[in-house]
Amino acid sequence: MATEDTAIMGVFEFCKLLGVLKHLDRTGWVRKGVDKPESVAGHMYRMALLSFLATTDPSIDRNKCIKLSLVHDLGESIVGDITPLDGVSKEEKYKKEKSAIERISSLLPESVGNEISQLWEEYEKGETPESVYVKDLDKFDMIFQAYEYETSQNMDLQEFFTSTEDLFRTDQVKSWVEQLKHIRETPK
Ligand SMILES: Nc1nc2c(ncn2[C@H]2C[C@H](O)[C@@H](COP(=O)(O)O)O2)c(=O)[nH]1
Ligand SMILES: [Mn+2]
Repeated sequence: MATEDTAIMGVFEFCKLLGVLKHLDRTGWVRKGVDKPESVAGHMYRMALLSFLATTDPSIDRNKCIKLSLVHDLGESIVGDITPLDGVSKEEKYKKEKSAIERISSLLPESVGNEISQLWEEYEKGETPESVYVKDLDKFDMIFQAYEYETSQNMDLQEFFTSTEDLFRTDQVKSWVEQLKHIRETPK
């Protein structure tokens, strides 16, 4: 197969994996019996737009946050959406997802593949202001989605608030969390 055809087939394989994420229900909601649970892609979509349009901290590189949001769960297209309740150690989850990210990176031109791997590692390490912020968005998107399901499907999803209690690190997202909890606890 000509080099150009191989490159195009790599893009097509990448497209297929992105298609998996568009229809991969987030396990946490499936476990709780949520009707029509959001997809992993939908989760990353809201995080990316919050990074782009709702981030007010001038010291945060929004473009980097958009990229981190869109890359952080890419590996789930191959390994699935593993929850903290599935009995998979953090080390094992990291190894599985790292292998998946390496596979995904290999489908695309080297410079792009390297960027995906570097972004994923930056998110996992959580040592840069952008990765700390996007990890906050990861948890905030989840509790906001939990609140949306509680109100639209009359459910109790307290465990998602409990499991993220005190894990938020940025002032901006902490203020969002406090406001969300206030709304949630105010009688309708
Ligand atoms: N049932 C629960 N599921 C949870 C909890 N915390 C996270 N999760 C789920 C949400 C996702 O499906 C998955 C991990 O999401 P990432 O975006 O971190 O890959 O785990 C919980 O407290 N209960
Ligand atoms: Mn996530």
